[in-house]
Amino acid sequence: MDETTKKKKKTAECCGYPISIFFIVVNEFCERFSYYGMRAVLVLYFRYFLLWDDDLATSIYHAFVALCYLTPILGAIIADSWLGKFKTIIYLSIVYAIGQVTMAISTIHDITDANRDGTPDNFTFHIALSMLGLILIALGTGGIKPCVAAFGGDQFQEHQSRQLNTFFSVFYLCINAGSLLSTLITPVLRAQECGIHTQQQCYPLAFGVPAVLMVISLVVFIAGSGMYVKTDPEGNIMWSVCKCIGFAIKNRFRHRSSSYPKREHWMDWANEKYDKLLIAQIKMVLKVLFLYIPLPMFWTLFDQKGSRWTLQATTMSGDFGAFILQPDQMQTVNPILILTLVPIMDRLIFPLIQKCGLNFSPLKRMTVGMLFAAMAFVSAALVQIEIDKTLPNFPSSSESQLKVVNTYSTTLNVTISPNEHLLIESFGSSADYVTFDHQDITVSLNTNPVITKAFSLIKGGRQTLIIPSDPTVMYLKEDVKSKPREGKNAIRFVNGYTADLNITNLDSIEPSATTNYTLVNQGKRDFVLRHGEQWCEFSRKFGFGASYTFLIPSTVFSDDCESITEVEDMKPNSVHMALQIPQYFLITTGEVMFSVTGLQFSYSQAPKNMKSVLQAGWLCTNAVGNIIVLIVAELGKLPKQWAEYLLFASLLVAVSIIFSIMAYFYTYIDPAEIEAQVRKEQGLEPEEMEKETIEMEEKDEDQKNEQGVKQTKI
Ligand SMILES: CC(C)C[C@H](NC(=O)[C@@H](N)CC(C)C)C(=O)O
Repeated sequence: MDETTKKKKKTAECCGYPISIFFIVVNEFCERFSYYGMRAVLVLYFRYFLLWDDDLATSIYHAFVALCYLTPILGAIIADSWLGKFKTIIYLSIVYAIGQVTMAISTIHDITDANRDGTPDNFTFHIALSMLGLILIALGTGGIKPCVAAFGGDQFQEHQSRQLNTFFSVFYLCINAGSLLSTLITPVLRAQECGIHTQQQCYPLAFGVPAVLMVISLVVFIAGSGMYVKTDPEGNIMWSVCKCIGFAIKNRFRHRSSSYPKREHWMDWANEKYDKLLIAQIKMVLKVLFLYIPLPMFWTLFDQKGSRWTLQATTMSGDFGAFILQPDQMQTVNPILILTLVPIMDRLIFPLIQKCGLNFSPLKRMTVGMLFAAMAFVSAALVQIEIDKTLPNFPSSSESQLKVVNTYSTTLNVTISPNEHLLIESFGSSADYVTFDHQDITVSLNTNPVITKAFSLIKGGRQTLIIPSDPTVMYLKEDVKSKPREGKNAIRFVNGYTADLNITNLDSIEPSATTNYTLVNQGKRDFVLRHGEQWCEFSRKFGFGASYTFLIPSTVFSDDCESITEVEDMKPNSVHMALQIPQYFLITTGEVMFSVTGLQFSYSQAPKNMKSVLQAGWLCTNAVGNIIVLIVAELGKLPKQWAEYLLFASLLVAVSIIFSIMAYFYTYIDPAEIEAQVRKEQGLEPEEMEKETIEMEEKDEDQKNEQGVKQTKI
């Protein structure tokens, strides 16, 4: 069908649904697979392929995500003003697929690995290529996002309003099915080894599969081509909207004297120059955009699943018996719950509420969704309070903490000035850290002769005083002062053996020295200790988030590693990750009520020619929410994490009250009906009217030049 045709064609139907939406939901599934699959391994690619530090990797990642939710505006303007949704989706999907392919190519280390050592030789090449890829992806994914949902909505005829609502739910299910599958699959692909010259983690496969899915998404969308209802853009609508609003403001200002009668709406001040239909459409859009102002707060809480909640999970135990859940895998609970909750809400809860005679309108649903998100944060705060009870007492910024480890041959009486006395047996340690509010200390050992040494402790730090076999060379070693990242365990070894030792995956340690911390995953780990021909094997089962110092005695080889002692610097996590399920359940219930409804609402309240624009406005609330998270993270946190959770919950409750008041004054509209009414008032047939709108636009500039702005006194 020609895009210039403005009438909807009768579409082929199956069970009351247009067949064309099948292609749209499959397209969305593949696209979301592609997007979330790539996102799942992106930070690891930055960190371990490009070798960026944690901060740079996280910042670029968040900047990319924010860009993905800002580009919808661009896509919507292109679609509604220039190309139409169909062509915009095709062109921007091509850009998107090129971006994904570029990204996948940038991860092939062999391209620049001339010396074949497994790492790229020209990082600039890989960084430039991946940044180009990410920009194209952000442009593509963000650009098509408002168009696909709106284009799906366009496929329905007026009598299919019930099916239209179901479509948005199915659409949301596809988003989450695609993202769930890809977040499970791409990390597995990344963990494979591949390469031409050397075998490395297989990033090309982890990024390549999302690229293939994006190509499939495009092919599926094109395959449905002949069946779509395609609505044409009506000239440069965004430009007309801006000019019309500008004129209304200017004209209102010119007629600010009280001698001019008031008008019903400030946009009515554009009546002198602009078409009534355009003004009516702008009023509809502005009304909805005004309602969106408080909404970013929901996303501010929602998007902390990926940051604060994942960090919270790193201080919890993920041992579910039959399987082990890593802290970041906990996030998959959200799409899993979406897949179950959307049908339950749609088929059971909402119809039940309706049967009870309650009017659960879209804006009421969104308010309740916000309250659920607030409750999720209260639940997160309660979990945090439980976790805090089990966390070590870390030093404040003005305090220093010290522990003593004795690898001397006998028990020692250790005096730390002025009045700390510790009795520490051989190959043992002080029971816990001693906290000091000053940094300079003097340590005396009851050896013969007495050994005394002065030390300066690190402010805000945790350290261990290692007393080796020769106590005169006792020294301080810095300890971890927060839970090890990703729920891993931090371990180190003190060599009490008389010669150098080699330990699996660690550098060789000199006698009396202590290794730096190494991070090990949960589960049973084996270490082989070696000196020349002698060796022994040492096994240890680890939980989540603990820290240990292993003391190796001089008898290590004669007793087959049995005599290695363990000092627990930090206890393993004991609060179970299952306690996060209620907060995930609450936030996901909130998401179904808020986000799925918001998607439908944005479509249903938008005039025909501004559907993508309003979808983009809706997505922008998400971008602003993400920016608020970044600002809050920069401004620093409250001293207690649970207090920060409660603060966010209270803010969202306050915002939801404001939103409910705004919603109370909002009257739902049927844009098509209003448009028809305006046309009728103007005595125009629909098509004549549209023609006139375009003509008016074309004449607009000439009129301005020829006769200036018409000054009508009302
Ligand atoms: C509506 C959106 C701003 C985001 C939407 N996300 C979801 O549906 C999440 N439940 C997915 C999950 C994997 C984070 C999207 O379109 O991606």
